[in-house]
Amino acid sequence: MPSKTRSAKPKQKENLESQAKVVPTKAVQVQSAGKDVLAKLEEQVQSLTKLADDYLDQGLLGHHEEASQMRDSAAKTLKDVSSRLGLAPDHLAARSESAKPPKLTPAQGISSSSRAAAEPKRPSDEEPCPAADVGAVPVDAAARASAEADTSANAVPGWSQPAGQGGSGGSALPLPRYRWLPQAEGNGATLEVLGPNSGSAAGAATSTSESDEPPEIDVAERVVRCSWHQSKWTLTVPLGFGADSAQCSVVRKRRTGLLQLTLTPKQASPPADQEESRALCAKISGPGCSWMDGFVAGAEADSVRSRLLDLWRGGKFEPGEVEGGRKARVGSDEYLYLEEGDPILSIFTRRLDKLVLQLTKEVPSLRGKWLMRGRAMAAVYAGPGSRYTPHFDAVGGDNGRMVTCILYLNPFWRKGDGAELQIWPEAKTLMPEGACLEVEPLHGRLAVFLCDSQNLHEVKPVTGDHAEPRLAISFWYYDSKDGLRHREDEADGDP
Ligand SMILES: O=C(O)CCC(=O)C(=O)O
Ligand SMILES: [Fe+2]
Repeated sequence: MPSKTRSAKPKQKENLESQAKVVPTKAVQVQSAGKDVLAKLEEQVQSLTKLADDYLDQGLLGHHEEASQMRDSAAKTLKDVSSRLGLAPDHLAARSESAKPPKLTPAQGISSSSRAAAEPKRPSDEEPCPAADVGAVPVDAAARASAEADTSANAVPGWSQPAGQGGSGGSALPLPRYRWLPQAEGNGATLEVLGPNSGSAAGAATSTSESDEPPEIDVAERVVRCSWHQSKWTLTVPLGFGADSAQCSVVRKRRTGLLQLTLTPKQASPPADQEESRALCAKISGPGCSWMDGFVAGAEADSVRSRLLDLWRGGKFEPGEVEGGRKARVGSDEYLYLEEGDPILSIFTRRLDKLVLQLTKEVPSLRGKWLMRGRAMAAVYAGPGSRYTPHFDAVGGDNGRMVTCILYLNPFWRKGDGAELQIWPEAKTLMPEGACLEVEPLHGRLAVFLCDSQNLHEVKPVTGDHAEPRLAISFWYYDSKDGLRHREDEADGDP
């Protein structure tokens, strides 16, 4: 069987050759073990990233911070090991960053479906606002040309609604109305405004009445204000960017009295958020309060406001305790603790958590504290006399509250309506003393102050007969370690 012998030899050789191919060298073995280690580290980074995000979603800032630090250290080890093994973890680095908060477009909350049907241009219907009418805002030809869009106010839903028809109080008089037009992100904003006496949003064909009065328009850093002096209305709406007033423009439709404001961001705006939150940290480090305008801006602020109004009109709010009542609340507002998962809150709670996280790094008395966001409380002050008398939000750590953040949602608030937040930073008891600060409850404004046995404050009585109900959402950040200890004490029957 020579042929058999002959054929066996080459086969053996072939086996040996193929074995030689699969036997790994020492270097290959090390590399493969290294890859396993890297995969495990990568997994760790990913799960710590998720954990940190989950904590942030729940407003557990201290826990978030700890998980983030562990994530960062795992990511560093991953980087070190991979560079020692000569494997670049390009794809890993990107994953170690926290997921970004959900971003809503400026158009969110308003339907843009029917805006596509643009009206033919009617130049005679447009007129630049006389300089006296528009304050510092010049009329810009380019903006005029772009004002060809359908301006019939009933064509697109999303016009602001008066709040007054809900519970008690509120205005029976016609209010100005406004809406934000959809805009590409970073491109500024376009606001349409109808004065209190101009063609109604429900019947846009109505021509402007004699009494239609163009407002004075004032573009400040993060706020646009329209004031109708005769009818005494003011509309103040927040912008999510620093506007360049020299670049902003206004076009007025003569037929309906509709104003179209084109609001342009400042060129090379610095990362305002960071700068502003640093300034806020510095301000609240001592006694007192600070605030940020446009914390929630544009159509987002309106969506939050609409949601509160719906809940309020739906009778979901509870009356606040009257003065002398047994419970801690001594106010004549109506309030509602919002559901943790209410999607309307996710528009801005992450932004808020990040701001408060920064406070725990920069405000000396909060440094190293593990803070935790409590449930959001919406409050409505409606009708003359509605108020909340001077109080502290916490006394001697009794309820764990450390920081108060209040978001105001009142586009039609006017000086004279009352309901300002008033703070006495030097007061040590419930008796107001020393200098006092006043915060106007303007739409999109966020007020922040330290609240444990400091910053005595009140909501001044609503004074305007025709004031719109005053809306706000309060958030308290608790010391989570204290919170946990209280919980354990309660479990032991020792509250
Ligand atoms: O809404 C405000 O300005 C303050 C409300 C307040 O002090 C509270 O609810 O404890
Ligand atoms: Fe308070």
